[in-house]
Amino acid sequence: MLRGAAAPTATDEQKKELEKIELIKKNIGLYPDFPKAGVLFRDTCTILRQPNAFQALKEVLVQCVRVHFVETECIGGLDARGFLIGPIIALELRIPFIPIRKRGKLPGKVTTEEYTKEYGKDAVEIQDESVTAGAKILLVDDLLATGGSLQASCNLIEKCYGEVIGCLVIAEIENLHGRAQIPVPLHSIVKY
Ligand SMILES: O=P(O)(O)OC[C@H]1O[C@H](OP(=O)(O)OP(=O)(O)O)[C@H](O)[C@@H]1O
Ligand SMILES: Nc1ncnc2[nH]cnc12
Ligand SMILES: [Mg+2]
Repeated sequence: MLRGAAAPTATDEQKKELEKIELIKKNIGLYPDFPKAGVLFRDTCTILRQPNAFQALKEVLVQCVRVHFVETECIGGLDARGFLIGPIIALELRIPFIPIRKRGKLPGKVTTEEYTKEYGKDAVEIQDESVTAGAKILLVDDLLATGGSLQASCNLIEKCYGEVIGCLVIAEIENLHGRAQIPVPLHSIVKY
């Protein structure tokens, strides 16, 4: 440290974190009535157009895992938008990434779980061989709305004898109460 330079305080760190979160929030696109009337679509993909915002997102997510989910052994990510963040977190932490895909996309022996989300029905699948029994898995996705997608993914991991230790999302739509469906601690970066 340079003579005379003040040591960074916790407040400096917190300020930086808040600035990053503001930058992330500013870069989430809002599209009314998509994909159907009455839904305000929060487009997290728009963050990827701005490298500074994407960098901030990566740093905030990785820090969140290091602070709140220290025991994480692998990252499970949801098709499709969870794939944008899961692998970069996993790579930074040098741990495996496991894809949870929409029905019919994964080869080999798979386990399936059906669910309902904010604007329709769907099903997710996981390759059985990708989950080691007892593995401590953190699930990541871009957004929590009704919680159907993440809840189904928690069930999938359980069916394959993995242990979901938590869920991490970029954004949470609080008035849809998705958090109540999730049986593990959930952390969101931006709240609406
Ligand atoms: O909390 P929920 O009500 O389940 O909704 C949240 C999910 O909905 C969106 O995915 P979607 O399956 O629509 O599309 P994607 O393939 O673009 O990720 C979003 O990316 C979350 O995965
Ligand atoms: N309002 C919303 N915006 C973006 N993705 C979603 N997935 C479910 N609801 C959504
Ligand atoms: Mg999705």
